[in-house]
Amino acid sequence: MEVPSVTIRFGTDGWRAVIADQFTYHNVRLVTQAIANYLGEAGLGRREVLVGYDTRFAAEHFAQEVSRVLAGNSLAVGLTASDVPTPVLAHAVLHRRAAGAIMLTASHNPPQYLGLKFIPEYGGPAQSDVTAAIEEQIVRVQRAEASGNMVVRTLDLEQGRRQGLVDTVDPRIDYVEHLMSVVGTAPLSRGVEVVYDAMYGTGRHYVAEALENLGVRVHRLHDRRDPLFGGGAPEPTAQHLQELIRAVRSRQGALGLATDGDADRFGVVDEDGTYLTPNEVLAIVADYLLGVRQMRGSIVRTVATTHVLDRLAAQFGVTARETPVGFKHVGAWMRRENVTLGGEESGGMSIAGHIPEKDGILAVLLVTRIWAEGGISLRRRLAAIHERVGPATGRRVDMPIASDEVKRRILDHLASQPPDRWAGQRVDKVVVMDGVKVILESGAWWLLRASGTEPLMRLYLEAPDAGLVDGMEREVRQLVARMGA
Ligand SMILES: O=P(O)(O)OC[C@H]1O[C@H](O)[C@H](O)[C@@H](O)[C@@H]1O
Repeated sequence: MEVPSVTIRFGTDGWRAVIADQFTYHNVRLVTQAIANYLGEAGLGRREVLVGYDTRFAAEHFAQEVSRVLAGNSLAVGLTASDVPTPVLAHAVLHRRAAGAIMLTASHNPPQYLGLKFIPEYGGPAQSDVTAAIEEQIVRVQRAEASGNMVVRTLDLEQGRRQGLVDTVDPRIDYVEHLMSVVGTAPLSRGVEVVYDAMYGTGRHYVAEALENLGVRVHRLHDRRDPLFGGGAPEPTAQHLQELIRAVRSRQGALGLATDGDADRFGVVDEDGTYLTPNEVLAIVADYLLGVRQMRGSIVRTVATTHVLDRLAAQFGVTARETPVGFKHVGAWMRRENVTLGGEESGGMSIAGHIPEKDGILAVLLVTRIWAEGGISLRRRLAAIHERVGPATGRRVDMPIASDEVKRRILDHLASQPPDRWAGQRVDKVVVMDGVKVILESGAWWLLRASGTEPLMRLYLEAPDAGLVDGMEREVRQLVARMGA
């Protein structure tokens, strides 16, 4: 039997590939057939399956193709009326008690990419057991196809509609109603202004209108569909938000907000034009939820995320938890217990009462409320937090290392011979959860891990002062160079 020539991995956050290379109609049909088989075997074949898509090139056509295959397998399909953020589709899965959803998105990747992810019935990122089962089905479908069997069943969309199998759904109203109940519906004081950068993505139908309903004056940037994302990538990092930063500086007194291509990540620029890292934003939101709203659920963060969250948790007497990188691990805790805030360094956040999936729309609305009600800049808020729980300066360095062998060698070395001292300090603890994390006696730490989405190793560092961050980074770079990278 022939071995499938294309490896389709559902690993970190769905399957992502370059359009017309591996992301083809053919492969999307195969993957959808595999998901239909999975749903059948999981006993979920009688419930509706939702299909949504972001603003990427041809995403709506791929979504139609997905719908044709689902209908061909006699599954009831709810195809969204227009492009939709990932968190909105995740909410719709819960709200409509669907069997799950298929989302066509490559999130913040460059324009040549598209992707497909499956959102299970619990309305959050698929856990490894689900993605493993789908990957197994993909291999089966590929093998059957290689042996000449017709494995993919499709139905014409119009025929599907006539048969009542395919419906158009608009999840917007239910989501917005729910979102406002979490963020708070009380109008903000007059004169609050923000600049919102939709990054040509799906957030453009949601954020500005929700803010306007709270009485905020919104200046919009890039709020139309552009599958080329203006020549960049829809990733809300400082590098990609330069126009937003300039717009905030020129306006004096407005806050800058952004969401990524499928609006599950956030970006925030303070009123003076300073970009705040997601770690800083998470600290501000955690402090507000614990301090002002007096929420008492745990704080969950990934191993790469700021420890300021742990210190805030300790101050307010709630549990802090650490997970591997990936919001699926945070989401798993949100389904298990009352979590005040779940967050990750790459720009993911959700809170108690909301979906177990990261939501950039929620994040930027909450930050606007915190900023407007507090009446001080976000940086001053952060400085006050640091005064209470101790200062922290963080940095992430992406090191292009393609070879899996080299990555493994470096991490194996660190795990098997952990250092006793680093940057002149005693090593207090080594955590081997996702990569290797070294925590020093002062509480400063660094983590080196292999990215699950790019051919990189990521180094994350945090210390009370920038000098120590520099010192730790220098020694890690020396080690990496010694290990042949
Ligand atoms: O493994 P990395 O490349 O660091 O990527 C990690 C990120 O991947 C995806 O975007 C997931 O949705 C995030 O939850 C995760 O933080």
